[in-house]
Amino acid sequence: MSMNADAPQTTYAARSVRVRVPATSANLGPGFDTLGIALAYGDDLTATTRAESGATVHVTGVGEGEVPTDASNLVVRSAAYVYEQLGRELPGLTLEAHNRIPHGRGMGSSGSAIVAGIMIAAGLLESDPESPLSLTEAQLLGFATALEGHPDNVAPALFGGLTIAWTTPEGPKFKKLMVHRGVAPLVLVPSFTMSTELARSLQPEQVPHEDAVFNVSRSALLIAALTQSPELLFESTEDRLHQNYRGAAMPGTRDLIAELRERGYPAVVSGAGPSVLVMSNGPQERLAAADFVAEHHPDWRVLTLAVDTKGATVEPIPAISSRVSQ
Ligand SMILES: Nc1ncnc2c1ncn2[C@@H]1O[C@H](COP(=O)(O)OP(=O)(O)O)[C@@H](O)[C@H]1O
Ligand SMILES: N[C@@H](CCOP(=O)(O)O)C(=O)O
Repeated sequence: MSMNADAPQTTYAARSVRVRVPATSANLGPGFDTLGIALAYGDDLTATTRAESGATVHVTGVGEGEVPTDASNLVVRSAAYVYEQLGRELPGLTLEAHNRIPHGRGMGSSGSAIVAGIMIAAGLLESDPESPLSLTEAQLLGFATALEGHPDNVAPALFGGLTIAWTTPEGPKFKKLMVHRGVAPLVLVPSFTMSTELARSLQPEQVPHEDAVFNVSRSALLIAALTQSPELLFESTEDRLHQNYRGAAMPGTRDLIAELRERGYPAVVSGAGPSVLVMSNGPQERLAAADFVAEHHPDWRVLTLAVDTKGATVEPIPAISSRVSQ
């Protein structure tokens, strides 16, 4: 770019933040729209302010050549939403996104992208030289849930661990719990996708009362299984609220879950699918499930993952100041 020697020059002090956001698995069987865990597998982003308005996104990894690279990108839109809600204007941004979370697979990619944008906004607001502002946990969860539409992915993406999330007239709330170290997650990822919006359209408006009671008992039991008694994982991961209604749209997922459960592995649909989550009772059970899938379903990617306990993080990093024409 050539500089006009006659134009008055000023120094633009750029600010940069680095954000890490984990993938998530929501529902966990019976806990539809309520339970979720964060997984130690995620996206890394760096956002740098610039004098020019708008946004440019450089994506490497998942979504490269697919997701928008301008201000319509979900991460940028989410950051802009926070600023707008606070009556401020998002500065111009250059974003580097290194993505690992698969899209449209039930590992919470859209929730994590939203959380990434919100954390970028939170980091930039905190370091605002004129009017610094710290966002509360309630604000972070409120903004993220408003954008995602349900709180069960964004709560663990923000705060890590196992989260119970619920909505109230005052906004969404959450409780974070630490997962028992005997719980060993395995995520099985197919090559086909399922949009969460489509999966949600398959849910009935009403469910039989006995199915509601069934899920209340299993989800209460699941909290005990995940925090104290992993031997209860198989029984506590049964569900009648969502998986059956969506099964016909993902027959590969439905069939793999049936095969795994017949063999005693606590398999469920991860989020809205089509990935499968196995919350194994210990590493040996997880290894056996992984070997079974590798041998009989080699087209499914096998991810042996730990639970992420931290959730999304944001940290300021040094940025290079540039000279701009006025
Ligand atoms: N890192 C990202 N950057 C931009 N857009 C994203 C990102 N992650 C997800 N998305 C958008 O969200 C869509 C997937 O959302 P969704 O159907 O809810 O599936 P998932 O189960 O992966 O959350 C992608 O097709 C893409 O449009
Ligand atoms: N409770 C939601 C969870 C969607 O999770 P995702 O990872 O598929 O986005 C639902 O089941 O619709």
